[in-house]
Amino acid sequence: MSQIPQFLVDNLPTASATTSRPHVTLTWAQSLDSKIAGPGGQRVILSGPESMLMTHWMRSVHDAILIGVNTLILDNPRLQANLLPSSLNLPPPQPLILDPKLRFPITSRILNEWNTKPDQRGKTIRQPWIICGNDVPTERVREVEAEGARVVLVKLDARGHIPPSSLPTILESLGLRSVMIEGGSRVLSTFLHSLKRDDGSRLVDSVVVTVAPMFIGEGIGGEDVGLPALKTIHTEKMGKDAVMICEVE
Ligand SMILES: NC(=O)c1ccc[n+]([C@@H]2O[C@H](COP(=O)([O-])OP(=O)(O)OC[C@H]3O[C@@H](n4cnc5c(N)ncnc54)[C@H](O)[C@@H]3O)[C@@H](O)[C@H]2O)c1
Ligand SMILES: Nc1nc(=O)c(N)c(NC[C@H](O)[C@H](O)[C@H](O)COP(=O)(O)O)[nH]1
Repeated sequence: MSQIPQFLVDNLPTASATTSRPHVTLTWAQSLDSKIAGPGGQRVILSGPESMLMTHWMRSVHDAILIGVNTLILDNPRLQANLLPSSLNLPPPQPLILDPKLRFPITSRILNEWNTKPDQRGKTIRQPWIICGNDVPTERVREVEAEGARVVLVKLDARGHIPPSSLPTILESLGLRSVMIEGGSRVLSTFLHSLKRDDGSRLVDSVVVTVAPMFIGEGIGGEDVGLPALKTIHTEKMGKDAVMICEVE
């Protein structure tokens, strides 16, 4: 797959997004028993090679890729698009971490690679940007910034979360036109339960789910209630997996 899969171009309208109206995509990979990770949050490889490559194409068409701090701690991901042909010189997405209390581990791979591979900056690595509560002590903010990350302070909601409804405004202030929210379970859940942006318009534009033909059993996911109805826009078979693109109704 040396080109972006056509079904993404046709059904994921990120190219027309603007900073004043950023496109929000929620995406995850799940098992047939609706799990996204194993016991204790252990990472499970659900996607086959074809759908994993598709995920990296999706990363490349969004300005930013966002995860919750637990996923950062548990998976220590790279959040790059390094499965794509390097000859295409596609810019990597901007990593954003939702981290209300600024627990960000300074040993994390995204920061370590930013600090140790300056020749890769702008080609495959971007500075990690951490979105945290405006009540985090200044010393802690300075400590994390001194290690090389950018810290963005925002007002938290009553649950101590970054309010999902305010994410588009945060993206606009950062000059980002689109975001791919890749998990984990709690972040996906709060975004699916929050239907509107602060301006009253729809919050989530696209939901892209990879369904892998396997069972995880004990694990993370599959217990949420009160989720909104989805409308299927497109389903694509990718290797062993099915990839569904939906809209929130
Ligand atoms: N299969 C997949 O596609 C996939 C993708 C990503 C993560 N995962 C898995 O998900 C698991 C982690 O999920 P999780 O639920 O423990 O953590 P998470 O990654 O969803 O992070 C949750 C934390 O984010 C913070 N947060 C800030 N704003 C928030 C908001 N609006 N809503 C919710 N949380 C907010 C809170 O501090 C919260 O504790 C890991 O096991 C990881 O492997 C799977
Ligand atoms: N599409 C997808 N298929 C999977 O089978 C799986 N386990 C994830 N999980 C997503 C989660 O965000 C991981 O943390 C990153 O996928 C880590 O991968 P990278 O180091 O960034 O390539 N995502």
